[in-house]
Order: sequence, then C-alpha cells, then structure tokens
Amino acid sequence: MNKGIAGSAGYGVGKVVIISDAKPEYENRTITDTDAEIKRYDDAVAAFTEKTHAMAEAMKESVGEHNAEILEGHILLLTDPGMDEITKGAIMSGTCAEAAFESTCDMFAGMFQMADDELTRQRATDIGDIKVRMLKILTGTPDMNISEVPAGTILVAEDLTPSMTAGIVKENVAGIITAVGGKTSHSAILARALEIPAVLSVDGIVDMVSDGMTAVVDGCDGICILDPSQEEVDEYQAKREKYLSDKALLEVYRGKDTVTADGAKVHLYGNIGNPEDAKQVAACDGEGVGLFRTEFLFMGASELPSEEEQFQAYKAAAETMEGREVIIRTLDVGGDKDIPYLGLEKEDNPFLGFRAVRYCLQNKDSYRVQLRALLRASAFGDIKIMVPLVTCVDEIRSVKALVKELMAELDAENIAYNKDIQVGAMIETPAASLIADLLAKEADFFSIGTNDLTQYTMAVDRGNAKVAYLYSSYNPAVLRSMKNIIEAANAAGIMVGMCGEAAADPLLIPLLISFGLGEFSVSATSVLATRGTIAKWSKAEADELAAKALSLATETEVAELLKANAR
Ligand SMILES: C=C(OP(=O)(O)O)C(=O)O
Repeated sequence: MNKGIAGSAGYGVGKVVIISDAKPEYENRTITDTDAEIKRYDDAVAAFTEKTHAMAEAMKESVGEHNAEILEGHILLLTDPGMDEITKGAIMSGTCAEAAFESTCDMFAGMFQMADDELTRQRATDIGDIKVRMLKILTGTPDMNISEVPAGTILVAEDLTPSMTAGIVKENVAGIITAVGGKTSHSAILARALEIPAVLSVDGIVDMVSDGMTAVVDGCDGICILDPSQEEVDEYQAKREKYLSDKALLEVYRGKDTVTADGAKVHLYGNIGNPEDAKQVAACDGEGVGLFRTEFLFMGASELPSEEEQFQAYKAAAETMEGREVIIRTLDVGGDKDIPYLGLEKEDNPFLGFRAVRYCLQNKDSYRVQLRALLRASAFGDIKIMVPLVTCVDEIRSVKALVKELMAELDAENIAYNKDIQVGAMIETPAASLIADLLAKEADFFSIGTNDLTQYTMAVDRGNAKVAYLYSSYNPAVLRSMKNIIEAANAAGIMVGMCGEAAADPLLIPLLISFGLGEFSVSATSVLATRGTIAKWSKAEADELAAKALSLATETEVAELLKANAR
C-alpha cells in the first residue's frame, strides 16, 4: 500500500498505463537567418494558440467552463510579453527557436518554483507543459494521444499536465496516480472535474509500476495498492459500487434549494482555505462560502501577504461565487495554527493564549492590511467579515470601529467597497455562548465554530488523543450551548450559521433544524449529502427528536438516540 494525497474522491480498480510525455529531442543549431527563425517561432505560437483554444473548447463539456480556463491560461502564459521578448532576444543572437524557448521556460519555471504559495508553484508545472507542447510543434513531433487507452485504465504519470488531461476519455479511466501534485494542483482540479479518483504525490510511483499491472486507487483516503490480492480487488470493487450508487442518489439534490421536508429554506454553504477551493464549492452546488479560513494564505507565505495579495485572493473567491455570500474569517492564528514569521512566543496554554482576534487587535498594522483588503474586495461580491474567537463585546466593537476607520480612509482615497458590509462573530467559546444575547446586539451575524466550541466547552484539547472520548458535540453541554446561541441570534433577528464539522453530521442535523439554524457550512464534498439529510426532516419531527435528546444526561445516550433515528 502506498500513501499519497487524496486528489479526487472515489475508488478505481484497473490496469496500469504509464504516461510519459517526454520532451522531444532537437539539435541545438546556430542561426544565421534570424528573421526566418523568428517567423518559425511566431508560427509555432500561432499553432499552439489555435490548438489550445480547440482543446479548451472540447474540454468545456467534460470539465466545465471554469476548469477549461486552465488551458486558456496557457495561451496567456506563452504570449506573455516577457516570455516573448526573452525568447526572441535569444533567437536574434543566433540561438535556434527550440533552445531559446526552452531556456526561457526553464528560467520562468525556476522562478515560479521558488514561490511560497502553491498556486504560483503550480505555474511551473504549466510552463513545463507549455514547453513540451511548443517543442513538439517546433520539431514536428506528433502529440501523445491518451484518448485511446482501453476501458479500466489506471493512468500513472510523473505529473498529469492540463494538456494530457484534455485528451482523457473519462469512461475509460478508472483512476489516476501521479508522483507529484497537491490538492490544488491543476491535475487534482481537473481529475475532480472529470470525477476520476486520483491519488497524487506518490513518491517514485512511475518506477514502481509496469504497464498492465493491476492497481487500486482510493481517492478518498489517498491510498493506492499495486498488485492487490483478489480480496483487496473485491473489497475495493464493492467500495466503488457503493460510492457510485450513493453519489448517484445524491444527484437528485443538485441545483435544488436546501429545504426541510416541510419546505423551510436554509442556506447551505462550503468551507474553503484558498480562492481555488471556492471553485470546488461552486462545482459541488454550494450556495455560498460560509467560512474562508484566511490563515492558509498567511501560512503558505514567508512574510505577511501584502494588501494587494490578500485583495486578489478575496476578490477571486468573491468573483467565483458570482454574487453569492462569501464569509471571510480574519486571521485565526495561534492555538494549533503557527505562522513562524509572526514570531509568536511559545505559550504553556496556546489555545487559551494570544491568538485570533486577540492577536489581531494588538497588531493593528497588519490587521488593518487584512481589513482593507477585505473592504476593497467587497466591491466585487457579497463579502462578509467574520471575527474569530470572540469572548466579549469589546472585541467585536473594536473590530467594527477599525472597519469604520478604514472605510473613511478608502472614501478619502476614492476606493470602492461595500458600505453595508456585515461584520459577524464566530461563536466558539463558552463566554460568547453565555453572552450570545449581548453579542447579537453588536454582531451582524453569528457562525458557530463547533470544533472549538466543543474543545472549550468540554475543556478538552481537540488534538489530544488521550481525552478524545470527551471531544464530542453530542455532549449535553455542547448541545445546550448550540441551542442557546441559535436562539439568541434568532431572537435578535440576525443570521446564525455553523461552520464547524458538526454542521455536516447527518445525526446532528435534525437537532440543528429544531434549534433554528439558518445556515450550514460544510466541506464542498458534503454539500449534496447535507442537503439530502436536511430534506428528510420536518421541523415537527426534528423538534420531537431534539426534545428527547435534550432530556438525556450523557453523550453516549445522545449518540445512541441519534443513531437509532438516523435517516
Ligand atoms: C470551523 C472552526 O474553526 P477551525 O478553523 O479552528 O476548525 C471551528 O472551530 O469550528
């Protein structure tokens, strides 16, 4: 069994076909007729552009317009004035088009590779793809055709480039395994769009397999099994069938409103960690973003992201959601989330220490940068600002005052933003829960962070296995806390959502309906399943179950009751 990154969910069993898109050989000649060589290069760029447009057009149907844009992006990269100028400069000094272009690509790829964020590093893979395709055009080498692989193929490659993916006939490909690539790599995005199970970053995979070998791809757990036993094949075939039939059943909920069995509408959003994830939320039919964990932007960098970098990221998420709500949480640093360049001191009790809004309000210069970026991005969609780890009214007042100050600043600079932008509180501490009625007068909305609410309510470190038996949102204390928060928000007439894991728990959903939760924010892949569970409960049925659950004294009793009533 080999472990990699779960790039695209699902299970596949099939026969390996190794894909290697090698760079064509060419002779590095010295050029005397440089004008003719430049024309040859320009003709190759034109041919590349035409071919790529055609591939993107063909891909639109299989992977959707958004994802097909990845290939269109290759044209932009190739025709970038910098790239063009450097290549032509080398040709003018007598280097042949192939060598000139290859060295330009290597230089750009090297630069992108050094970036701290995965999105920019991804460009190095894109440049590699462009390089091989352009060299093939320049040398007259035919394109590799993976559209002809037989049904039941497991594609194995060092990396699956966007142009290779364009040729995939999805009915024939049972799975994909690559040696490189992460969750947000283009190969992962395209595999998900094609709904082909994929495991990425399996070190040395190409050398471990041979054509025709049987392989299992488990894209849910990020595992692949080479030369599996008959038992393993049967096990994974069964998993595959169950996965596909469950998925097919959920498809009836796609494009539908999220409503309870008696027709009450709630919002169903997705959680994201970067702007790219928003595309997955949209593709999975999420109705908005209920939690953008911005700390990932900070964690993936080597210094504080600038206002412009943050603005671009927030704007991209807002634009992807096309006017639907995008709730962006300000930096939730500390606790288990370390950002080395911030130089936070080691604390004995980091979860109870200098973190989240506490840190931000004492580091106003960097908080101002984030809030300004959020305000500017609010001109491009329905962005809402969410403040993490609120424990007292002062904190939400201070953030609102800061936002007001920044609005005046932007007014003076004539920069557009949403003047009615909402500032909400993440409710994840017992203190916030106990004063939910007071906070509801100050915050424009609530979102319950049950991951932390459970940890703080039960005084149990969410990462400590020894006390994990206490870490459950079925505990009567946590249930009462959730009910209190939701009721306080509803009494004050503000929206109340939930963005912790509990929002997607099918056993808990009836209780949340009964308490009056207005918005569920879950991982993109849980959207349809959550909509399906919500549709199975009427308010009256949910109330009956909630009354029973709230009368119970222990977590075990609650868990048993909820399991016995699962739908
Ligand atoms: C969603 C939450 O935040 P985190 O990013 O800490 O999981 C939560 O605490 O429920």
